[in-house]
Amino acid sequence: MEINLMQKSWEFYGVGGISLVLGFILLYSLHENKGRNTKLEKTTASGVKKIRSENIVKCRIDGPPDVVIVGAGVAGSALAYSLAKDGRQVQVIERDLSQPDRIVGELLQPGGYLKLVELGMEECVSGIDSQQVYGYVLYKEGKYAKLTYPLQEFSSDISGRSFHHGRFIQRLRQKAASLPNVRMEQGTVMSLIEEKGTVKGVKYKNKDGQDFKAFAPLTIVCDGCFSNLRKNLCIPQVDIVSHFVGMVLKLENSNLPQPNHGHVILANPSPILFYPVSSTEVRCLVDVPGQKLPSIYNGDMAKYLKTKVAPQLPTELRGAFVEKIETGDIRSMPNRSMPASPLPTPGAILLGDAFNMRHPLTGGGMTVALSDVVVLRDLLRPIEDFSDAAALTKHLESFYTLRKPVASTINTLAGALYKVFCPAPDQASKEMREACFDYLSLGVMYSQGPIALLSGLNPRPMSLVAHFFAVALYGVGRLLLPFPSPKRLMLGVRLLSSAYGIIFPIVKSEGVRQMFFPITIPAYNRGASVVMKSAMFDLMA
Ligand SMILES: Cc1cc2nc3c(=O)[nH]c(=O)nc-3n(C[C@H](O)[C@H](O)[C@H](O)COP(=O)(O)OP(=O)(O)OC[C@H]3O[C@@H](n4cnc5c(N)ncnc54)[C@H](O)[C@@H]3O)c2cc1C
Repeated sequence: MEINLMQKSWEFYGVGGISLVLGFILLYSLHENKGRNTKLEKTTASGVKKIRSENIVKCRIDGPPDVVIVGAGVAGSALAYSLAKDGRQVQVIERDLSQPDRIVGELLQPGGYLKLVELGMEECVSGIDSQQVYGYVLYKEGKYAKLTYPLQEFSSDISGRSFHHGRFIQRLRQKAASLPNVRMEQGTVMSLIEEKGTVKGVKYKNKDGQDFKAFAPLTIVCDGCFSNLRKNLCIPQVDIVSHFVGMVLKLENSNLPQPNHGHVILANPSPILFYPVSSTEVRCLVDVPGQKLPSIYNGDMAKYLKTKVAPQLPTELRGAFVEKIETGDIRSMPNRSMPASPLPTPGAILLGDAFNMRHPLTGGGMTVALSDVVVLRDLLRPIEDFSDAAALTKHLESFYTLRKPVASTINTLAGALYKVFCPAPDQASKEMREACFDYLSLGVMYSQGPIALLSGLNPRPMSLVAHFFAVALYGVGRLLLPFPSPKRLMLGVRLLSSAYGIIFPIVKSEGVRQMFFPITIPAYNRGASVVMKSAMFDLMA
């Protein structure tokens, strides 16, 4: 009994002590984060100013396009609007202009919403019964931890937003098509037109199956996760990590255990997500690891969901979940990841999921896509015409490093968190998951730091790595206190090595130099000054 009490007090003070030391390290991060937030707020203000200023658009509404965009999803529509707003003549070719009905892209992180504001497109989340999201709640074996986005310094409209994907896409498309210099048409792009290694445009079939060609000095390919065109423009290394099995529950946002929050259940073998997609509906996504799914058609999936998944859900959600399984309205999507590995090609560039993908557990894909649109718009802004393809390719080299803070932070976090939440059967991996949940449950900077990274509000890879190893050290501390035994010491070493094994391959695929030492890359420095000038332009507009 006495030993038990001693152990408890050691656990409390010892682990608390370690946390305190880590806290000091992280305080630095938090301090910088604060500065970043303020900066973003200014960006927001400038974004709003920009759309109100009518006179910055000097557009040409006839003649050949400056840009052909393939795909009018998140990236393609946002890019079409922003380039046209800067006066370019834009032709968009989209395979299907009717409202998409998909289980993807339904929660936009606050960082993504800020990018939407920066592009002057924030009204696209209005009029679609979208719901404001203020953070996440993590559940594990009956306990829960609330992680609130650090939005204190922003105005009240800045938050995450969740919605029906199709409704949001239609709003983005309408916004782009509202500009007279955007020509949006339905057609399926079959291939790129290349002459002597330079892309000149695309071949496409219109909706009646007739063949057409579209030419422009710049072709931007945004044809999404199943891209057929990316093979010419990058080295695709697509990995299907798991599948999401999705259904929409008839459950009011206000009836969620924590209204206006995403819910992540740390179930076995992998996590389950819930978040509102309208005032009366909640999206549920069940992660099923591996390449193969139980069959939806022969009833194996329903059996799996009822017997393996439902018992692990909070009681408030279980009834609606089981009811939905009975209806058979269940869909699935592969969860792909693909590091950005461009093959810079004169006359063309890739964007969005066609270019780079990460596990959707953290809902970061749209934030990365919109952030990339902002970087590309800023880089293209000072270029009068795009006809010198070689010079343009050289100019756009910096895009691949300038996008890194946001993209690599979100990508790395998504990959690492998925591995931590979906542990291997060994004890060290299980300890890491426990440590992660308990670390996030500590609150204040221990939860605010990671949630700021996830939300896209603090895109700093160094802070991500600091938090990741802080979690691992916290896990080791718990193992060693109050009395380290050789067995526990060994487990601690395995935990550290497993943490390293999780994060290092992801960081390597993102590019260590681009992530942590961008300043050593000459193209980055050239591009950074262009982006800076663009921001000044926004501020003065
Ligand atoms: C299961 C799942 C859930 C997700 N949930 C979230 C989330 O909650 N939050 C988040 O931020 N991200 C999420 N994502 C990721 C997000 O959906 C993507 O990052 C985002 O949609 C990428 O936008 P995009 O414009 O590149 O592609 P898309 O939005 O997919 O757009 C591609 C467009 O190209 C068109 N197209 C394709 N081929 C052709 C062709 N040959 N010719 C003409 N047009 C063509 C398509 O019709 C489509 O309109 C999720 C992903 C998955 C798989």
